[in-house]
Amino acid sequence: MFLRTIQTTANLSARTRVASCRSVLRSVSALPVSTKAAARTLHGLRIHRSVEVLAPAGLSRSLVSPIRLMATDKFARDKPHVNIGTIGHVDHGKTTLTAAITKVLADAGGAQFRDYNSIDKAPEERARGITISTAHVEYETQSRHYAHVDCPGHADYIKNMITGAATMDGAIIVVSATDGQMPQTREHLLLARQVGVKDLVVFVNKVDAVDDEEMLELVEMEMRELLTEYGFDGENIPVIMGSALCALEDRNPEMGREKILKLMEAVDANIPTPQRDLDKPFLMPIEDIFSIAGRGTVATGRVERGVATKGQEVEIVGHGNTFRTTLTGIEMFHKQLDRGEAGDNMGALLRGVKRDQLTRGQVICAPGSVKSHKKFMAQMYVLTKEEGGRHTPFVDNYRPQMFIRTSDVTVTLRHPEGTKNPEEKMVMPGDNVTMECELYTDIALEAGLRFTIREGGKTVGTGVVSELLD
Ligand SMILES: Nc1nc2c(ncn2[C@@H]2O[C@H](COP(=O)(O)OP(=O)(O)OP(=O)(O)O)[C@@H](O)[C@H]2O)c(=O)[nH]1
Ligand SMILES: [Mg+2]
Repeated sequence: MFLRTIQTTANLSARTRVASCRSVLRSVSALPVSTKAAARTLHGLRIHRSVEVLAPAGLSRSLVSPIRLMATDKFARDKPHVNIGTIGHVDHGKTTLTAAITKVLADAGGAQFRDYNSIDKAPEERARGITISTAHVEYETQSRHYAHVDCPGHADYIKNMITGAATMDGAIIVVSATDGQMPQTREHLLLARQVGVKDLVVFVNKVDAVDDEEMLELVEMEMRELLTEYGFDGENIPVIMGSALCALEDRNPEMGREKILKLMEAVDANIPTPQRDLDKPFLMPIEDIFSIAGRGTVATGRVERGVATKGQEVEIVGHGNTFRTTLTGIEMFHKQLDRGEAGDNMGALLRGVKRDQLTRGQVICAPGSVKSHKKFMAQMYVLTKEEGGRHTPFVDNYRPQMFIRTSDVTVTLRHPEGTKNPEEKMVMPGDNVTMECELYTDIALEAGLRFTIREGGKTVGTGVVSELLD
C-alpha cells in the first residue's frame, strides 16, 4: 500500500505530495500528522526505519529514497533531535567508530548499519560554493534521534566546522590509546571551542592494541588536562575507553559493543538537547522595507528564531540606529496574524516608525536580547582558487564586504594582537585563520554567528564569530 501511495505522488505538486505523505504517515502511525512533519519526511530530514519504501522503476530517486516510514509500535517521531559528529586526529578511528555506532544501535533497532566504506566515501556536497565532503549518518538511542557527521580528512573537518556545513550541537572526540593526543586532536578541540561546540564526550579508541593499563590512565589524564586548557570541563567530561574495531568486527564485547553502548549513554546524558528555535527570544533580520499609505512602515524578513505576537514591544538593532517600538501588526501572505514564529516569512508593521529609520541588515528582536557590535574575533576559512576564491594571498587591513544575516558591510581584517610582524603576515587561499574584524558600521552580533566575505562579487571566505570585542 505504501508503495502505491507514494508512487502516485510522483507527478503531483509539492503540496499534494505533502498531503499524500501525510495520509500515509497517518495510516501507519494512526496518529495525527502535521503538514510540516510530512514535508520533513518527504524531504528526508527526518528518516525513520522500519517500513521501507523502495523506488519503483521510473520514479525519481530523490523523491522516494528518503521515505522510510515509521512503524505503528513506535512513537519515535517526537524524539528530540541532536546533531553530533566525530572529531580527532587522522587515523585515530573516527570513521570506524561511526560505523560501529550504527552497527551496535542497529542491533538495538535504532539505526541502519552503515559500513566503513559507505561512510568514508561520502558524497561531495556544495555549501556556499565550497566543496565539502562529509558523511551524514543517522541513528537513534532510546531517548534521542541523532544526525552524525564524519569527514574523510582533516581539511574537511576544518572547513566543515567553520562553514557550518553540518553544525554540531556536541561532538565525540576520538583519541587513539596507542598514540595519545596528537596535533589534530588539539586543533579540532580548539576549533570546536571557536565555533561554539561546547559539549564533548571522549572516546579513547584502540584499547585492544594496548596492554599497559598505565598507558590508558595516562591518555585519559592528558586528555582531561587538554580539555581544561581549551576551556572545556576537563574534570567532568566522560571518557569512555574501548575499541571501535572490536565492536565493528563483533569480537571482545567487553571492549567493543558494551563500550559503544556506554559511549552512547554518555552522549545522551552529556550533550544537552539544543534549545528549540521557538523557545529562543524573537529575532528577525530585516530584508526589505515598505511604506504603506495610511498604515505605516512594514519591514519584511524571515523569522530566525522565537515567536512574535501582535502588540509586543520590539527592538530594532544595528546600523547606527537602535531603538524600541511596538509591533502593531503581523502579516503573512496578505493575511493579518496575531503571531509569527521561527521559519515564517512575515511583514512587521511598526508603530510610529519612518521608512528612513530602517535599513536592510538591522534586526527586529525581543528587547535587550541582542546587542550591536563593530569589533569581533572570527575563525575564518579562506577559499582556494579552485573553490572560486582568491588567487593571491591578502595581508593586514584587507577590506572586503562581509555578509552576516541580511547585512552587507565593509570590514577590515587584521591579525590578532600579538601576531609577529602582522604587516608581513600573509593569509593564503586555503588557510584557516583567526582574524580581528572591524565593521564599518555596527550590527547585531553574537558568538557563533556565521558570515561570508566577498570581494568583487565572489565569495572569498567564510567564517564564524568567535568572540565579541566591543
Ligand atoms: N586495533 C584497532 N584498530 C583500529 C580501531 N579502530 C580503528 N582502527 C584502525 O585504525 C585505522 C584508522 O581508522 P579510521 O576509522 O579510518 O580512522 P579515521 O580517524 O576515520 O581516519 P581519517 O578519516 O583518515 O582521519 C584503520 O586501519 C582502522 O582499522 C580499534 O579499535 N582497534
Ligand atoms: Mg575517517
